[in-house]
Amino acid sequence: MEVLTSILDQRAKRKHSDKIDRIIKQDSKKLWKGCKILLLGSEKSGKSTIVKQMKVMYRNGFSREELLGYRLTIYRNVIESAQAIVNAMQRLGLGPDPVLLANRADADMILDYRIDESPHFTFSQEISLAIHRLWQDSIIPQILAYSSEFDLMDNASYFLSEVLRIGKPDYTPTVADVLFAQRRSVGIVETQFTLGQLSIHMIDIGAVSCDRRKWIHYFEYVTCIMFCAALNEYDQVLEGGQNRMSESLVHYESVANSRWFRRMSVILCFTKFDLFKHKIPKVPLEDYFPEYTEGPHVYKAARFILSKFIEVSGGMKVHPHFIQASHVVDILPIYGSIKDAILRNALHDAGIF
Ligand SMILES: Nc1nc2c(ncn2[C@@H]2O[C@H](COP(=O)(O)OP(=O)(O)OP(=O)(O)O)[C@@H](O)[C@H]2O)c(=O)[nH]1
Ligand SMILES: [Mg+2]
Repeated sequence: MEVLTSILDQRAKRKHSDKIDRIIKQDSKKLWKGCKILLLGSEKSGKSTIVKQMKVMYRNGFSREELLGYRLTIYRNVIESAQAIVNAMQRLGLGPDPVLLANRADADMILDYRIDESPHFTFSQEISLAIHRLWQDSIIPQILAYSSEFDLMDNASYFLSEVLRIGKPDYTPTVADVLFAQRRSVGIVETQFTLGQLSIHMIDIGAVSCDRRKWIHYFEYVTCIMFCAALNEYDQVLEGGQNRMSESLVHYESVANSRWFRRMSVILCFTKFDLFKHKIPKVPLEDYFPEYTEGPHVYKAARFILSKFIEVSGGMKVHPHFIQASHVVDILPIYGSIKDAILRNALHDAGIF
């Protein structure tokens, strides 16, 4: 009798334990299922580029129609970059090469060129050749040395070097062209994708960020913030004359100390690391942040900038990443940060943290 009771007892215990295991499994599935990430950061800091990368890596990339949808943006990027260079040449009184009269005619053609907004618009052969010749002018390296003093888009060199390919009548943008393209986001863009076991819902607040009422409800049930800051903007100024990086720090501080994000995790993406690496040896960081005293060392300079952000992070748990957002890279470290953020939230909800 005793033996039978013990067997029944053991069965009941196993049943109970199996039930607990099932509940834990279901709960952990729920825990890993949904993750909402809010993308914040200043203008042109790379938010949309990160979304594009996720699309390339986890959502079957871009269809031919979607690639063609970037053609007008890329034409605009090319012509605006060429016009910015010609304007800078004239303002700085530097060229184009006076011996090459053809370059003067090219400069005039570039300044007068207008893009027709029709979806069938393509560059004329004359304009792509004119831009190509301008880009070969011996004065260009001197002009680029002043690029922080005029409004030249970050990836102008990429597009100007590729102008003959872009100028072909049957041009279809490549994925690299799309990642380098600059188009200001308007409105809120939501992207969903699956990363490992996680279903991720990424929300790019874009250029509406000044009107909080429109996006404040997105804070509900947010798992973590992804804040983008462009590393190479330490020597750039906004229209009002403020240093772009100092403004980015002010923006970050207001996010980090907002009651909405208290105790939340932030994935701090320092973008444009590729451009920063080239800039640091040429443009001293100490000219803009005199507290920095360690010279032209890329990693020391990057760590200094990180420390400025950490100083104003309030109670947030910060996961920093230095990346080139425009290059399809292995984003596993960011994936690790997202998982950590989910775990922290779960521990916090359980009252453990
Ligand atoms: N070289 C380089 N270019 C980058 C990087 N990250 C972003 N860019 C470029 O910077 C420009 C602006 O990037 P976006 O992703 O559009 O910036 P955003 O934050 O969405 O800008 P808004 O929509 O205006 O708020 C684009 O031309 C990108 O290709 C990077 O890490 N390296
Ligand atoms: Mg954007």
